Amino acid sequence: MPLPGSGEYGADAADLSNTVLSANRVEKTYRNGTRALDEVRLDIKRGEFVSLLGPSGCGKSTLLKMFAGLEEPSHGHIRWWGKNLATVGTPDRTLAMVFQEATLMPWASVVQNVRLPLELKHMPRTESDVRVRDALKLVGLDRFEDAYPRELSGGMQMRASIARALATRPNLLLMDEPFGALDEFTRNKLDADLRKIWSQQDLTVVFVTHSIYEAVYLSSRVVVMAARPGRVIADVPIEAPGAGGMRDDAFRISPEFMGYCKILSDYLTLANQENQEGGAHDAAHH
Ligand SMILES: Nc1ncnc2c1ncn2[C@@H]1O[C@H](COP(=O)(O)OP(=O)(O)OP(=O)(O)O)[C@@H](O)[C@H]1O
Repeated sequence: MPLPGSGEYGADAADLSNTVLSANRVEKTYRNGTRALDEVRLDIKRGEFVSLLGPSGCGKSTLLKMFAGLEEPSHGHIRWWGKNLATVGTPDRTLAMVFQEATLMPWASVVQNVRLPLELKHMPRTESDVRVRDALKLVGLDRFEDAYPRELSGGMQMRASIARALATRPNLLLMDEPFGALDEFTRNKLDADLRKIWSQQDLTVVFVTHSIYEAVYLSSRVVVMAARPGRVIADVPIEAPGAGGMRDDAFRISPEFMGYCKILSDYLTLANQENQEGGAHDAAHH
């Protein structure tokens, strides 16, 4: 019997108006010949929280960079709100990216760091002040406006990095393993806060992670990828708890949570097996 989520996924022509991101048969081969992605089809709808989960090297970051417009597909195409990225730069359709490193300017205070993208857009100071204050409040850093990055813990630096992204009021937030370097307790706390922020805003999130637990806790859907070449092998909606249900600490130890972890763990085992077989296959060719 197929695992849940192993059926059809990809373009759903009837629902394009609601599609924030769509990857249609996207391939990526880097200049050194590495085939990072093969025929990826993926649609992401408005308001979804989608995690990309998969073994190292399966192309999660490559796909996210293409979603951010930082890399071009070698074949196929990506659409943002049904269009090319160059034509969607309207104020109500914006995207922001958060990386694994907080990438804060060390010589600037928290408030100056968070204000930077707005200054680059030449936003009037009265408006940027409101946005910066709102963003810092959302991430719980409103009492640390004047602190410098070196005075903040790793978790707080990441909060500042998220605030910098949120200050642009993005519709689409792309996050590349933002909490991977944090201890588990801090990571769980940031996951909970991120989920709350997402649930309160009109925000679509694509989140790269290695962690099954993090993916299940955060997501409305988890896309599992395999390597050599990178591709989507499963697309699993996380429907528990039911509509409006809270994902609190109790959810983390619930039978539903464990059930989803088991499904994703089985897919990852499959992805890793294919990875090893692919490796053996590659080796046989050398
Ligand atoms: N700029 C590049 N030039 C050549 N090869 C690259 C480049 N960036 C990534 N790759 C290769 O493409 C493949 C996919 O890499 P990518 O970083 O997207 O995977 P990932 O799933 O995000 O991995 P990880 O979980 O380890 O971050 C890997 O084999 C990687 O070595």
